[in-house]
Amino acid sequence: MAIEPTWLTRTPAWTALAAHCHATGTAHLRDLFARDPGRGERLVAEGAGLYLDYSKQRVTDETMRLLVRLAEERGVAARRDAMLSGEKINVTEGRAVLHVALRAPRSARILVDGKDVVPEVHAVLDRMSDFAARVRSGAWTGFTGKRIRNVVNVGIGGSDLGPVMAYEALRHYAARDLVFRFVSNVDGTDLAEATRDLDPAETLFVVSSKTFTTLETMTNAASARAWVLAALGDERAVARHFVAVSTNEGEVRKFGIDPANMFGFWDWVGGRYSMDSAIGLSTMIAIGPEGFRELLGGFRAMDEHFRTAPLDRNLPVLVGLLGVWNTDFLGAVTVAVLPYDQYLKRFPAYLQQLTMESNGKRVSVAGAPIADYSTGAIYWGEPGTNGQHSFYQLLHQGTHLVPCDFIGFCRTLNPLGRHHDLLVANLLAQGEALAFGKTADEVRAEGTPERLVPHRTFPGNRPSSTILADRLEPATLGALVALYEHAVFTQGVIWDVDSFDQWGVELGKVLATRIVAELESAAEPALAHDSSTNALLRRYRARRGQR
Ligand SMILES: O=P(O)(O)OC[C@H]1O[C@](O)(CO)[C@@H](O)[C@@H]1O
Repeated sequence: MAIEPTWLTRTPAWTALAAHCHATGTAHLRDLFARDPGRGERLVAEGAGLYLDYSKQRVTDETMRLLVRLAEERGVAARRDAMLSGEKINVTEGRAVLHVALRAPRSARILVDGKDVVPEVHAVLDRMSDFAARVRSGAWTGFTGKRIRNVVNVGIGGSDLGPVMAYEALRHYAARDLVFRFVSNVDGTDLAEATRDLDPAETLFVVSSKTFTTLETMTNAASARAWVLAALGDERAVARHFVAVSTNEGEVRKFGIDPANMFGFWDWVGGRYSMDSAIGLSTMIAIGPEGFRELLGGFRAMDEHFRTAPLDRNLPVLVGLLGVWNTDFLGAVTVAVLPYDQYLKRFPAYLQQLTMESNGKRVSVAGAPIADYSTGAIYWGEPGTNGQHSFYQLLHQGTHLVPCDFIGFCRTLNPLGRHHDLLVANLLAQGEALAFGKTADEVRAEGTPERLVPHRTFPGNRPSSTILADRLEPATLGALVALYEHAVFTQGVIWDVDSFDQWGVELGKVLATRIVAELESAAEPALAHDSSTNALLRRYRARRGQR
């Protein structure tokens, strides 16, 4: 039976937006600002310590009114409330979506299948706090009695990107007498380089995997265990040097980790939404239980804002809607995330999983093909100012439209002469240059030879948002992550996709399992792949040398 497609593009708000885009789409930001001097102070919103300036997006008040109408028509508020109340909105996996419960206060009550999950969340947080405090104080020692000096998180995807991003982002607050490493790639180089200079007797591995079956993580964890045992020579060392973060107690036991050293979470936490669950154990060891609770407080503040602010002043809703506008009406394919803060260097990588694994979908919630609109954009980015000396050329003068999210802070954590003013000057200059450009006449007026005028002209009208916060603190990071989590949710509702499954990663995993057997078989395997895969596989077998 054919499944009814989503007629999103025929809804009144979408149709009105399409007509509005057709009528005003060519308006230049230069003119929009010239005609409307209050624009830069009006097209802004504030919440949970973040200030969002979207006045340099290619929108007018009418665009925003229609986008908000789209959100209303699509039932964003009702879907949000369904998520917050524990409804099973991840329909393809039959699961609730309750990362908000991970930061709910002790007094909250959130039911899943009639059971309040908040007490369990706080029980795990309390156990994590106790463990983190013991590692930090030296009370938790390695098998030989030596103090733990190194913490290695072993995980991949949501079990790595959140922890490594948060560690880098909050490094300023991290214990200076502990070394943190993150191993994710099944490439043995990752583990080898991460452990090369470490003493196994002083090293704690946090094996983080929701399923505890992920090939990369299990392979790395097994090799890490072999590395520890080779040095310490006693199986009992595993209990002092390995802890697990998982939803799968059976697999944790099988691996040999004492469930007493396991920190659980639940199937209603998606991997890419899990950095504030027990998956954040390495973060908590780094910044301490207090710091972790501040981080949760930031998440919670943005959750509250998302739950209560009117749609037209609701930061996640606005960020989500602007993404829909840029993708579906202005035809942008990507979004550049440009943090002007070195501590946020892994933030673009973190956002890639959050956004693209969530909304990189081509069928609707009901399973109908999405034929006449685009869903999740491609996210990428680098910290400013490094990106300026690399790919900004294309942002300013290339043929593609790349909306940018600039992220900056009013106060630096490392005051050093003029550095911070120079950094922020660059952030502001880039947004200004992208929006307003430089006309051919302006270039000529500088005495530029005519043949160089086209090369030195900047078209402008390139949209960006700027997110400004006071200082990068644990709570700021929580608010920032929750902002994007809920923006992704908003877009998923508009596009009618299940933002919480990830079936697209399965096929490659299955094929790899088959190919591993073919690579490892002693006898020449009978190959039944396509001619390209067969030839590559044979070449690899012939040339890999002795193992
Ligand atoms: O935590 P796990 O179960 O090891 O999974 C790791 C990652 O693998 C995925 O399932 C698919 O890449 C991600 O969604 C998840 O974050």
